[in-house]
Amino acid sequence: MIEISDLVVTYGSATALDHVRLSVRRGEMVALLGPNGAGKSTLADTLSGIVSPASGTVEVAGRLAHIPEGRQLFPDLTVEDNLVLGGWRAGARDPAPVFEILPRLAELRRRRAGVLSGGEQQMVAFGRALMSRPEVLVVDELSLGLAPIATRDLAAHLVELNRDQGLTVLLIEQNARLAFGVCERAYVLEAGRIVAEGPCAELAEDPRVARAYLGGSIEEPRR
Ligand SMILES: Nc1ncnc2c1ncn2[C@@H]1O[C@H](COP(=O)(O)OP(=O)(O)OP(=O)(O)O)[C@@H](O)[C@H]1O
Repeated sequence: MIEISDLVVTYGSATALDHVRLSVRRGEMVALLGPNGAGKSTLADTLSGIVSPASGTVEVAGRLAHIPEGRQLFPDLTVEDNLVLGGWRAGARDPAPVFEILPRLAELRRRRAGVLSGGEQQMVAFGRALMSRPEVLVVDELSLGLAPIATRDLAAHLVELNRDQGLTVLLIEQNARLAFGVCERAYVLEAGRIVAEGPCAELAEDPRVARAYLGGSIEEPRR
């Protein structure tokens, strides 16, 4: 569904992605982990065509939707109008199917997106992405700024869509526990390069991955 080969992306003289190779098969849920500045959002932006590669290839086999980092809603528009805009390119105007999946959005439909809580805004961003009836969904930091319960709730919706509708998912996360809990495979991106990849169960056992992303033996700061 996603096939990235030898991808190089630069911003001026800085290399954000350095010969990255990543693939996601139809129906898979795959995680992309990495620290701040690793290039994760750049990879998501390249998949959705916002950023152009300097070299390499990016192939997406079906309709792709992208939940961008920080949601990027239209704060002065209602929830419903944000959703309708999400369906615009696909010619989908009726948010009813999205309300069926995310009933809370029906209750919030008349509210301005800008006044919602972080969790509610992330749900709107999720619903807006679903409006385009995607076959593959790229989620950039589902858990960003959300309480654990809101994160779990949205992750459960993702799992359900994957299981019941075969939605292919690339989940970009800092929260490795969440990512490993819901994905089968993961890639680890550091400083623009893939430094580890494999089944989540195996990666979780890798001492370096555990230390960096699961809080393994990292020393807690003391006061
Ligand atoms: N538009 C831009 N112009 C210049 N440099 C950029 C631009 N966007 C990103 N970068 C740089 O590219 C590198 C990768 O950034 P990116 O946002 O892709 O990382 P990330 O892994 O998503 O980080 P985070 O987890 O902090 O969001 C960083 O060094 C960043 O400063």
